[in-house]
Amino acid sequence: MNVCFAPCPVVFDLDGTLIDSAPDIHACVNTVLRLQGVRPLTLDQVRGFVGGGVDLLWRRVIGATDLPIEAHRDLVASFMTRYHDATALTRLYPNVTEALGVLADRGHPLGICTNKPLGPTRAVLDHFGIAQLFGTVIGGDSLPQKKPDPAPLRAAFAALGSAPDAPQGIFVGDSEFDAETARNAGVPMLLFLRGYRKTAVEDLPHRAAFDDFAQLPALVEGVAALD
Ligand SMILES: O=C(O)COP(=O)(O)O
Ligand SMILES: [Mg+2]
Repeated sequence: MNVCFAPCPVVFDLDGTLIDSAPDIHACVNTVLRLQGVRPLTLDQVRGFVGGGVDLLWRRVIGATDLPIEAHRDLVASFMTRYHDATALTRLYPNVTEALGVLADRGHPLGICTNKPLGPTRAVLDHFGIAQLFGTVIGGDSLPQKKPDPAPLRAAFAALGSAPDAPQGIFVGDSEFDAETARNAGVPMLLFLRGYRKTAVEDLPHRAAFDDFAQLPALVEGVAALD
C-alpha cells in the first residue's frame, strides 16, 4: 500500500472529469464529416468514442461511417485545426473551481493527466482560468505512451514530487481508461460518475465514487488519511 503523506498530490483526468467537452468534440467531428460529405454523428455516439485520445476517436468515427481507414491521418489533421482551441460548447462541471481551490489552499499539489492533446488541453484550462492551479499538465501527446499505460500518470506524480517508481497520490477520473491507468500505476482512484464511462460502476476498480465536486475535498482527505 502506498503511503500518502498529507498533503497528498491529486492528479485529474480532464474530458468527462473536470470538463464536459463532448459537445465541442462532437461539433468538430461533425464539421470534418460535413466537409467529407458524410452524415453527422449524434452527441451520444461521439461521447462514447472519447477517452482514448484523438487517434482512437477517429478510428471509432471511421468505424461508424463509410470513410476509409486510409483517410485517418488527414481526418485527424483536419479535426485538429478545429479542435485546438474549441471551447465554446465546453463547460466545467459544477463546483469544480471551488473544489480545486479548496485542495490548492490545503496545500495539495495538483496536476492533469489527460489523453487530450496538449494544445487543446492548455486552451481549455486557460479559457476557464484554472491553468495556474496545476503544477503539471501531461497531455495525450506529451509522451509516447497514453493512458491506460501508467507512464503518463507516473510522470504527472513525479513532476509533483513523488517517487517515479512508487507514485504517491490520488487520481481522479471518469472512464475505463482512467480506472485501468490508476490500477497499472498502483494509485487509488476516485471515480467521477457524470463523465463518459460506459461500464457499470461496480465493474470498474476504484477507491470511491462521487457525482458532485463539492464532495471531493472530503474524499481526498479520507483517502489520504487511510493510505
Ligand atoms: O480526449 C480524450 O479522448 C480523453 O481525454 P481524457 O483523458 O481527459 O478523458
Ligand atoms: Mg476522461
